[in-house]
Order: sequence, then C-alpha cells, then structure tokens
Amino acid sequence: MAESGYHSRIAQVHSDRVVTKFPEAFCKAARVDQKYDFDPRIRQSCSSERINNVSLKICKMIIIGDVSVGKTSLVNRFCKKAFDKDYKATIGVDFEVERFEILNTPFTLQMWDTAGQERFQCIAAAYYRGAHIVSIVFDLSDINTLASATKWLEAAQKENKGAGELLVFLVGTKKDLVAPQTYKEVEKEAIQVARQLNAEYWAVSAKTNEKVRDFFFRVASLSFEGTVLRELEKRQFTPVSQIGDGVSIQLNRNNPPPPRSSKTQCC
Ligand SMILES: Nc1nc2c(ncn2[C@@H]2O[C@H](COP(=O)(O)OP(=O)(O)OP(=O)(O)O)[C@@H](O)[C@H]2O)c(=O)[nH]1
Ligand SMILES: [Mg+2]
Repeated sequence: MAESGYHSRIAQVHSDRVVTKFPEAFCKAARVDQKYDFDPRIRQSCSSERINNVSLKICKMIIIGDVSVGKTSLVNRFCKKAFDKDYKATIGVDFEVERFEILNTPFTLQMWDTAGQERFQCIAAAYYRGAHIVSIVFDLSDINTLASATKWLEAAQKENKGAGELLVFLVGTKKDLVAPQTYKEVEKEAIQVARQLNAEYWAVSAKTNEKVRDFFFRVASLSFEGTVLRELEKRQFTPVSQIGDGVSIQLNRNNPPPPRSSKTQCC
C-alpha cells in the first residue's frame, strides 16, 4: 500500500508533484515553445512503457542571478513551503532535489542554488557544468538586476560549451513588492530581454507563493519532454533500451532512488 499523501505507483513521489497536464507558460509573449500539450510521441511512449522498464530521468537546473534577488527564497518556497524575510547569503552553492512523476514516469529535478555575491563566483561557477536548465533570477523591484541577465547567461554558457542546448528561464521575483503599473513597465523590459536571451519569462513571489509552483512544474515538464524526446531519437539508432541524456538510471529494487532532499554547502 502507498503511504498516504504519496502517489501509489512510484515510491516517494508526493501526490503534489504529479504532472498529467502540460503546464502553461507564464505569458505568450516570451515562451520557449508554442505548444499546448506534451508531444504525442512522449504521451505514447510514456503510456506504453512498463513501469519497471522506465528509466529515472534527472535534469540539473542552476539558479543564478545578482545578490539578494531571491534565488534561495524561490527554491525554499517550492521545496520547503517556507519563506524567511531575513536575508541569509548563500555561501557558494546549496543543493535541493525534487522528485516528480510526469505522465507516469519518474523525473528528478536537481536544483543548484548559487551565490550571487561576487566573492563566491569562482566557487559557484564550478557548479554550472552539466546544467540542462538555467534559471536567471532578477528582482522585479530593482531593475538594475535585470541588466545583469545577459552576463549571467554568458557565464552559464561558458561552462557548458559543446554540451546540448540549455533551457533558459528569466524569472522576476518579489512581485508582491511592485505596484501593478510599475510591474507592467518592468514586464515590458523583461520580455524584451527574455526574447534576446531565448528565454522564457516568469514573474513570481516567494513571499505570497504567486506562480511558484506553476513555474517549477513548467521547468520540470519542459526539461522532461526534452530529455525523453532526445532519448527516443537516440533509440532509433541503437537497440539499447536505456540511453541516458544527462543521467538515466534504471529503476529497480537494487538501485533505489536518491534521497528526496539533500544539501551541500561549499565555501
Ligand atoms: N517581499 C519579498 N521579499 C523577498 C522575496 N523573495 C526574497 N525576498 C527577500 O529578499 C532577500 C534576499 O532573498 P534570498 O532568497 O536570500 O536572495 P538570494 O538571491 O538567494 O541571495 P544570495 O544568496 O546572496 O545570492 C531576503 O530578505 C528575502 O526575504 C519575495 O518574493 N518577496
Ligand atoms: Mg541565496
């Protein structure tokens, strides 16, 4: 029997992390795709795979941006359902893991929450490598932090040269601090920047929890879709049934999934 509150088919995936519907983008003007549903090949593949033959997909997301823009608060709101109004600088990097079940398939999102402070940059940048997803965070109440977005993306790209294409999000935080009229002006600029960076734009508030869950579900679903599509393409050219993009782990009793959440700090 499944634990109460947890989805029955895949151990340790909370019912609050089950995705069956393709999550919508935040706004039509700056989205990374124009689709309104999972690719039909993915729906078909996920429904036809037997559960014990499904590989566990893992994607790595790095969360980068200026100091104190709200990176840690965003992750903590989603992963710990908590908000702390006091600022505690991230030293180097923090690490969280969230397990999802998307179209009956297990999917793990690693979140690397990096320090914005200049003095920790050389440490934090070492953790950019191997990223599939880049979330560039800026503070909607401080437009200067939007101006740094290009610099942050370039830093992430530098560490991932030659790897596959990065899935990029531009996330404005602290929406609760901005009056509606001001927000509209900031949004215009943010959408322009997002288009230049080929990024999808989101506006959230860790304090009020506005759009936080929607954002992470969108990240998980788009990265899951990309991973499965690449896996299906590779399968066309090889008879091997389990091919990893990023990391792909066979689910079986001898290979239990990693712990739900862990944390490392480096300095
Ligand atoms: N009102 C409001 N305050 C926020 C929000 N998100 C973060 N803050 C506050 O902004 C400050 C900085 O938040 P952090 O999440 O620590 O910022 P950070 O980007 O992780 O900072 P570094 O780790 O130094 O790079 C804290 O005092 C938070 O309480 C939000 O959505 N609304
Ligand atoms: Mg932080």
